[in-house]
Amino acid sequence: MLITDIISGKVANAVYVIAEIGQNHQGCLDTAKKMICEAKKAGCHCVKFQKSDLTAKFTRSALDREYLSDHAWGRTYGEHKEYLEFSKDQYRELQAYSRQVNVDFTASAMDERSLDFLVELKVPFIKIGSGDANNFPLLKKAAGLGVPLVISTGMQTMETVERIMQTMAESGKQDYALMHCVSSYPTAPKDCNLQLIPMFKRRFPNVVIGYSGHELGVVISQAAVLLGARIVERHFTLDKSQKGSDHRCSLEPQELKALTTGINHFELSAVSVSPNEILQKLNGGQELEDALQEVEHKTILPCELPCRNKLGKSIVAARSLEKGHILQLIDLAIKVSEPSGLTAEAYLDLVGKELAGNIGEDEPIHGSSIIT
Ligand SMILES: CC(=O)N[C@H](C=O)[C@@H](O)[C@H](O)[C@H](O)COP(=O)(O)O
Ligand SMILES: C=C(OP(=O)(O)O)C(=O)O
Repeated sequence: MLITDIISGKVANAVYVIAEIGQNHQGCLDTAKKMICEAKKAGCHCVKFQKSDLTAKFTRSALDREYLSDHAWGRTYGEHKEYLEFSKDQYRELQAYSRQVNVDFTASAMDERSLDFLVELKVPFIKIGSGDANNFPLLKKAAGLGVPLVISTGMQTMETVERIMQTMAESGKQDYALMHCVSSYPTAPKDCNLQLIPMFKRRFPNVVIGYSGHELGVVISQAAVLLGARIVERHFTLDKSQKGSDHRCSLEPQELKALTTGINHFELSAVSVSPNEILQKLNGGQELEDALQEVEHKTILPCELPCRNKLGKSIVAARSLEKGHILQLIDLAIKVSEPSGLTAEAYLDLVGKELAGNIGEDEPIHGSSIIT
């Protein structure tokens, strides 16, 4: 199945399943290859990684901060991420391996340099993860590259989602999909807010809607399909008990197989199935009922704040700037910053504002950094 057929609506009632290997390969190429093989056997259409250029994604101080976690692979966050990051050559090797296995290969582009690299690799689509859903310069650049996009929406408000749609429209971008996502690991059923899928479908009828889930188990993701998701992404692991932030909310091979087999048995139509029918069809209990509860609007959920604080992007100085300087786009960069600064979506609002004090390269810009 081709992602372009799903995104264009040519194939309307089928589901494209992405195994998000992410960083669950533990920094080991052989493990990554084994995971690619297992994901294919489990019936997935695509294996996905996360590509970062560390100094483009994070500020120096974010990389230098101590990473005190049972899931840390290094003393600092930078060392931890370095350990888990595959090189460009390793990416090429994994791509070639996926081709042999006959499964699509791609990654999320976590910064502009990674975006360029993925274009060079000619991946079938590029994923924009939730951490960049409010990174409008990245979205705008991605929209102009001629590659299909799959854009996640965790840790964002409905206003930001509307702005994503506007950015795509202004770029004349049509070949993209929007993923409902809650960035909490694992996501409790009551926070899954699956009703946002039909809400997205009503609000954005010309765009294919998908689901990137971080809950435990497979039933909630199957319900997402019955509600209208036509792309499903789940983290994948060979063993949930391993060290690493994402293993716990990942699916092991037999669960991934159960997910794809269940989905393949659905008779799908364009109309969302009602919550009662879904509960019956999936033999759902309280957890599924919680995931299907009504949702009034999309907001940033309290359970998403730890992820937003850790991986949400801020506006930082692209170079050293002096007090009195009038900010231009070229002065600004969007990175994960420690401490954080103004959130990424305020980027354009800063242009033309005067700096209240000196600010060093990679330092966050706060409300108090500018004269209003
Ligand atoms: C928002 C986002 O990027 N989330 C990703 C996708 O879901 C995650 O895989 C993170 O990369 C991961 O949880 C980070 O874990 P640590 O901080 O231990 O490397
Ligand atoms: C962060 C990512 O995804 P999501 O926001 O969908 O969990 C990603 O794909 O890198």
